[in-house]
Amino acid sequence: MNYSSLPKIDLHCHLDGSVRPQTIIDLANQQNISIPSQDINEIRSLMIAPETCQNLEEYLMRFDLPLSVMQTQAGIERISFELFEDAAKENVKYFEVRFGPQLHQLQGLNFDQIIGSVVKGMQRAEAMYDIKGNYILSILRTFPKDNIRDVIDAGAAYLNKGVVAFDLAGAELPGFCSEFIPYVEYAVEKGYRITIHAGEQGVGQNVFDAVSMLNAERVGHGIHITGHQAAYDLVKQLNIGLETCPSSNIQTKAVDKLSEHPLKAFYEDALPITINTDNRTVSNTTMTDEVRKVMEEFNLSREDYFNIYKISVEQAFASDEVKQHLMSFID
Ligand SMILES: O=c1[nH]cnc2c1ncn2[C@H]1C[C@H](O)[C@@H](CO)O1
Ligand SMILES: [Zn+2]
Repeated sequence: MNYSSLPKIDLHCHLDGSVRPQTIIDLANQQNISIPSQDINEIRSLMIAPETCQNLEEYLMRFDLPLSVMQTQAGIERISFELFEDAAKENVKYFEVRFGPQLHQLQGLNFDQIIGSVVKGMQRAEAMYDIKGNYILSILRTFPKDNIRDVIDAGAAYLNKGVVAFDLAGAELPGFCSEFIPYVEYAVEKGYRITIHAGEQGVGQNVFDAVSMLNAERVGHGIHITGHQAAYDLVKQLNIGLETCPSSNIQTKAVDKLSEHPLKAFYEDALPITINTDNRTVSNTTMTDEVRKVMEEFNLSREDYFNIYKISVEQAFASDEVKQHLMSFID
């Protein structure tokens, strides 16, 4: 099977976890930011989360270096363009990228400048390559909540012009959802679609809460519904998209090894699973790698692959026109 030439859809990828190592070096030099090395291999190895990571918190420490060079409009725009370019070159036809606007304010950028820059980079790539995309705004669960509405307001100007959805990311504590109900309601009022990281590190109850309290249409990871029947049943009944990210789940110890990932069992039970990268640099992966690993580990056929591709089309926060375009790639 030629995995590289398969048409692909990635619905769960973080911008700051997917920066080219060379770009970190270039931007650091341009911006006079001191970095631990000028050697691309050293920078790459500092960015990749090791297999020995103990948990999600340790994984999340890998984001400090890329974020240090993502504080200017030009830097953010370049990184957004390059990520869409990298994805287009491996036949990703539709790409939803997420990022946390709150993480890009260290040099005084406002949310409009930050969100405008990622959208501009994406649109530049869309004009050059056969790829369509949208951005998801991620709020960090561990951050102060006083500027969440400002992020939502700034992003609202870009809704359906490059921004489509709202997400909660970062460390996952049991019971986090209830604190975010008013913010998610505000985002929904403005017209955002909702996806929530849940059931990655945390308990299955978080998935139940994300769907029942926050009206999540999709969940990031969601793997811990395996131990929680009510969450499992709710996901199945409401056809909640499960954004699985296999390599990331192994690094964060959400699963011990790929063969223990529940995605195949979910697929066989007709749960709407999608396959995604999470963080291309931090997880040292691509969509081609994720698809290859999953298909080989679980003996999936080409027909299975296109079934999952179709689920991704259904679950995408894309316009009907883009969805029709994506369906044309199925052979
Ligand atoms: O897999 C993840 N789970 C929870 N949070 C994550 C994951 N990958 C990245 N993040 C966080 C760290 C980033 O700085 C932030 C915004 O992209 O989202
Ligand atoms: Zn994620």
